[in-house]
Amino acid sequence: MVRGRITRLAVSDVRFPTSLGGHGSDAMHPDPDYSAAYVVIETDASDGLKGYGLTFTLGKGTEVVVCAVNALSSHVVNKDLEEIVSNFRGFYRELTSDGQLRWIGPEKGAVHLATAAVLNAVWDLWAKQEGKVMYLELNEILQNGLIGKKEREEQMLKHGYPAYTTSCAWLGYPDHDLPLIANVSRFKVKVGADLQDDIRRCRLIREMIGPDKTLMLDANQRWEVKEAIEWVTKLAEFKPLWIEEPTSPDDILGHAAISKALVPLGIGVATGEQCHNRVIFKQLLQAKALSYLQIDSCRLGSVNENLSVLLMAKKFQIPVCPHAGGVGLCELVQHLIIFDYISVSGSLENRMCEYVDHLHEHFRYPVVIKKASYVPPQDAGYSTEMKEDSARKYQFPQGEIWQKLLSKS
Ligand SMILES: C[C@H](O)[C@@H](O)[C@@H](O)[C@H](O)C(=O)O
Ligand SMILES: [Mg+2]
Repeated sequence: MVRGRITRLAVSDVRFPTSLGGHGSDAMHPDPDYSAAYVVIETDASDGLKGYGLTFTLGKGTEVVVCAVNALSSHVVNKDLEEIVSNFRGFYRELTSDGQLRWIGPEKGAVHLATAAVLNAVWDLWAKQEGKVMYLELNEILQNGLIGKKEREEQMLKHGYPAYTTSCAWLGYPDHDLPLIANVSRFKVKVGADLQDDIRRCRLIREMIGPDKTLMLDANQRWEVKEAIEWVTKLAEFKPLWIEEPTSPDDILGHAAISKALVPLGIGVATGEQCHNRVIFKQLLQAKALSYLQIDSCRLGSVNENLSVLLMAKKFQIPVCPHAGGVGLCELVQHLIIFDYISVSGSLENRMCEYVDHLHEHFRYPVVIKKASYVPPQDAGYSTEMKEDSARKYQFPQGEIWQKLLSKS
């Protein structure tokens, strides 16, 4: 039973100093501090349950998203949860169509990241009140009676959802530090800053993993369209499955041109982590601009908008391979992709979910990876909750970790 009126929405700026270890670095973001605008909502219900939500940021600018969350909070505080979930579509539109706030979006940029953080908290609270794990809650919502659903659910519980890792080759890692994770057979390598360096690193990694394992490349938007085609052609000998974010995430026709040019080389285009809303995804799909679609649990407007993208991907028969990593992205997106398998796509062909081995220790219900697969989560909610101690210590700038770091600089 859904219950309670939302009485409080608190948001904090939590930053982890990952740039100190080069974690998360790529051709365009050499020194990210993985961070989150972290939202906690409370109700007046006697159960004491809270909803936790976040969106992922890279350090500076988290304060902007925090402001945007505060600007949205008047749409949330004092609402009955029942009122929200009984017309979730209306509530989503209320948040994204505020007649003044939409000017600084609409449905993109800081204000949309803020929408994701707020809605992620609402979904977490709702699932907790129902005592359900998010992906099972979603299955129930989409009562479509697909044949084989039960078997797929059992298969997930037994074998998990296949993962790939990016932690093996952040751009800022020295060669001798490239950690290969046992059992993993799919790896992603950052490229795009220097061609000779890319050739050397790709060769090294291909030699380490052997000819049969899957290798993906990620340029984080570094190139122009022509440059992307030329550069990737020179890396084709390493047999990458895809090139991710070859150019600006807004350049739909550019992605289409790159996709077309790379077909003879057997390399697909993947994108989505900075695709700011479902409309761009729709156009990418219509323009045949991508072969792998990468949803992001914290950039799109939470579960609501991700659902529409999963359904579009199904219609266009494009495999969804979510972006994860960052802070909490693995924790959240596992629900969406396991749900996708059980109730939407029904297939694991050409599908895998990114896994990045950082910061899970700060979450109360961290992801569990076994034999290179995501083990379906078991706890009620959306796995969004950070450990209180972590959220406090890493709060920027007053938390003790930042006080220490800032006093040294
Ligand atoms: C700055 C970040 O670490 C990105 O490099 C990262 O999200 C990346 O694009 C990825 O695909 O995991
Ligand atoms: Mg990427």
